Amino acid sequence: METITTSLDGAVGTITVNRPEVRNALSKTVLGEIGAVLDAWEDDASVGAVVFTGAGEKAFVAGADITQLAGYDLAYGLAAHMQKLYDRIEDYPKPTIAALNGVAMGGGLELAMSCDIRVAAVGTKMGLPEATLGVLPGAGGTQRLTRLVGTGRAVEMILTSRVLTAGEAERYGLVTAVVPREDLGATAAATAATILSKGPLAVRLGKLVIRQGADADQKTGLLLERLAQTLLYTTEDKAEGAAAFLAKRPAEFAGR
Ligand SMILES: CCCCCCCCCCCCC[C@H](O)CC(=O)SCCNC(=O)CCNC(=O)[C@H](O)C(C)(C)COP(=O)(O)OP(=O)(O)OC[C@H]1O[C@@H](n2cnc3c(N)ncnc32)[C@H](O)[C@@H]1OP(=O)(O)O
Repeated sequence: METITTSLDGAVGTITVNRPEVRNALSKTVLGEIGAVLDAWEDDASVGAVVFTGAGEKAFVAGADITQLAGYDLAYGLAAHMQKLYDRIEDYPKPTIAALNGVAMGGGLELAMSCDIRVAAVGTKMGLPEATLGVLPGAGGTQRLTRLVGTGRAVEMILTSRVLTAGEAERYGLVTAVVPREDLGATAAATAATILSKGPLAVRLGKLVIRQGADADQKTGLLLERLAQTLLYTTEDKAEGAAAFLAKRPAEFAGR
């Protein structure tokens, strides 16, 4: 694997996004490699749960790789790839836990929200800053954030690109625990082990019933998000948003 590493500790498998030089930004290669591991582990009875985390201490995942925006097709391709992977993680037949070791932004927070449970290290931050780039969260964030924190807080976060501290995220219910960095891995593993000690059928059905029930109208919302994104990814503002980030300057949006 070029961009991720994996490890197994008993029945708990861990996938680590390993591009610390770009704050673990998600390229098509990362998405493909995560999908391949999920394929292998889905039918492996020795793997009972999956933990996602990031390499290094600065970032869990900084979002989609903004440099991979050469053109609409590539960007849209990355979007479709990411959307399919996150929908898959949400419906994965084994418990999934995001261990936020560092900042989780955009598609990185969307990855974490596709997991069943999120735990964060003290000092981590998280948000959906896509509007700063001239676009919207396009990998489920508009729907999953709303279901986790409520419409009012989700609208404020997405329209202002506000970044939450770990404490705020816990108060919002976006993460279930904030622990010292040195305890993060053990906390995620212990949570997974506790779940795996329960009735396997109850766990498998419970995860699906709770999430599908809560998300009954999520499919419509995801369709609306993707329609909006399709529009936004053809705009000059999208190109300006990416160019401004890479040039480390404020974007000058034209509104078209
Ligand atoms: C118009 C843009 C559209 C974006 C992507 C489109 C893809 C197709 C759609 C996919 C589906 C939607 C997915 C999702 O909804 C959309 C996104 O995820 S968009 C990206 C959202 N994320 C961000 O905007 C975060 C950007 N990064 C930061 O704010 C900061 O880097 C940080 C994460 C807060 C960390 O800050 P620092 O620790 O100070 O580190 P630096 O800023 O100095 O960065 C170090 C180094 O890493 C590079 N880098 C960081 N983030 C990204 C990234 N997301 N993509 C590519 N590269 C990234 C940064 O440029 C630095 O590089 P260097 O200057 O050292 O060469």
